[in-house]
Amino acid sequence: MAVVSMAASLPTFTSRNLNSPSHHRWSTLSIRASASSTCEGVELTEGIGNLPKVVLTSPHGSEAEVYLFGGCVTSWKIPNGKDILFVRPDAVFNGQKPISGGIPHCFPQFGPGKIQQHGFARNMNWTVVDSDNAEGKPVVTFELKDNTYSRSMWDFSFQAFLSTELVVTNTDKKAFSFSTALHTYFRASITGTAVTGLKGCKTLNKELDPQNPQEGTEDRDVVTFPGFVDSVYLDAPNELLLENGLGDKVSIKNSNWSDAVLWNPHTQMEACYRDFVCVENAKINEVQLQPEQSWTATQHLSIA
Ligand SMILES: O=P(O)(O)OC[C@H]1O[C@@H](O)[C@H](O)[C@@H](O)[C@@H]1O
Repeated sequence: MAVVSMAASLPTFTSRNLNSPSHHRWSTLSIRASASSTCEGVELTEGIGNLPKVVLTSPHGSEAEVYLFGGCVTSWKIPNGKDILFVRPDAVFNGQKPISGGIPHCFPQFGPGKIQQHGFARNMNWTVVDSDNAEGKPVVTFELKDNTYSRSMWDFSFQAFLSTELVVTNTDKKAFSFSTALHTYFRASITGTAVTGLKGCKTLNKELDPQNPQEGTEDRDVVTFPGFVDSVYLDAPNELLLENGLGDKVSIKNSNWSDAVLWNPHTQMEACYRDFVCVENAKINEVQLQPEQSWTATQHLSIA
């Protein structure tokens, strides 16, 4: 049996730093017979395309929503009502194709690679298995179990949790390896968008040939997006700063997401490229897990 699970917590998205998380309460709402009971501030409801989603609200005015399909965080509204995340206008909510936007979970492969680009966790239904409100800090946990679909591509048993903390556990009897990413889409005005913190990183530039990226080194203090950008940054620092061109500075902190990816498709997506940027936390070089071993990585977004 394979299990992927994740825990999403609104304080993770709103805390100013890791040591002083905002405290939020969840509102209880039991929705469907199949749903686990949830805490105050956690509402399981129907989203676009009748797909189930969890809405997290805090008394301080922030709100996040997570679709069970793909465990995709599609919205994070800060108290002034601005949504910091972006969902592409061509995103489909039909339970067939991955949702293009928000924070999708790429697992067990970031890609390109042997199986479908970005793995299968983006296009499977996750389940709400738990919610908690310890000391005012609400957490909701989602789980994904293997089925014949995942087994047909990747014949392993595993477990993962997201908070946005992703915990992958090998529950199989044989070792496996994987790569993974949080393929986060941020709302942006691309001409004013800048990412700081990547100077000195080794880069794998996928612009010319995604299958054979060009190796290089980032020499800029501030990366901007005047054209097509698709690059992996190896051994990235545990904090990046995104200025989204809309007046917001987003701090992207992480632990154990060793790498980063910047992507903007430029005119390949004429309809929307001006409105978003992907700044992704990634683990590009494969992690190997022996049976019963786990791997954990966390992402903390806050307005700087
Ligand atoms: O799968 P999506 O959401 O359409 O995103 C595709 C893009 O995802 C990025 O993470 C990759 O670096 C790009 O190479 C790729 O084109």
